[in-house]
Amino acid sequence: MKTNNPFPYRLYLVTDEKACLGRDFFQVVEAAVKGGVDLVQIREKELPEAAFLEKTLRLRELLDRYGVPLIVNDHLGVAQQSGVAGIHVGNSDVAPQQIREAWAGCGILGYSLEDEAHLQSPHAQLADYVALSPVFATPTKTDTITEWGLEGVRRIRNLTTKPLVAIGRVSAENATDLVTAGADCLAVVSAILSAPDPARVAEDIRNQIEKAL
Ligand SMILES: Cc1ncc(COP(=O)(O)OP(=O)(O)O)c(N)n1
Ligand SMILES: Cc1nc(C(=O)O)sc1CCOP(=O)(O)O
Ligand SMILES: [Mg+2]
Repeated sequence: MKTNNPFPYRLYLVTDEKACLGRDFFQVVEAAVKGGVDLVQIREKELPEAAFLEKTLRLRELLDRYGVPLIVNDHLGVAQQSGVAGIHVGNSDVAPQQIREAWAGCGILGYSLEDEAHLQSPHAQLADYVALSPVFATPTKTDTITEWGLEGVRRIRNLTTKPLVAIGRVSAENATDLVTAGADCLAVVSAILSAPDPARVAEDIRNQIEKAL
């Protein structure tokens, strides 16, 4: 994609093989991309590092065919070894400052914003996008603090021009409201990966995003 916008992505798929409900992981992700996902994060919390690296390399190869960038969750070493586009970290992970020092090739650095006060922190300032974590509480990730809600999205939108990613129970039911509130990009796990037709749901959410912008 040729654009001057450093973060032009709108629909961000975050993986969790469990959420594919026994279907082939790569086929489900590919269907989602065909439906309109334009950024993918590999997040497989239970995989040991070697298996995570292997899966990352295979997924990158698939996504390269579609020109869709891949982001690695947490693992800086895997990100560096696999030639992916970037990394997403939260407050318990390698700090953004350390990532910038260690990995000159990091194209996209994402950071989870759990508290409004952190918006002015070096962590958030060094990030290419901040994720509102979580926008709505979700059973997919329960070790979260408070939910931002639509009001939180509006508040943070008024405080920063940084790209805002909404994550946590994002679905076709709330996509329009989230974008109208100020989210630039919606990150989704289960609404797409667990859908009977992942391509159709991705397309539906993507269409809503484009209409609401
Ligand atoms: C896009 C996006 N937003 C938030 C998160 C959560 O990251 P983190 O807080 O580090 O938690 P884990 O994903 O590591 O459990 C994310 N991964 N992606
Ligand atoms: C990976 C992740 N991070 C979150 C955060 O709040 O930081 S919520 C989440 C999982 C989102 O899954 P679903 O789309 O199934 O609700
Ligand atoms: Mg993390």
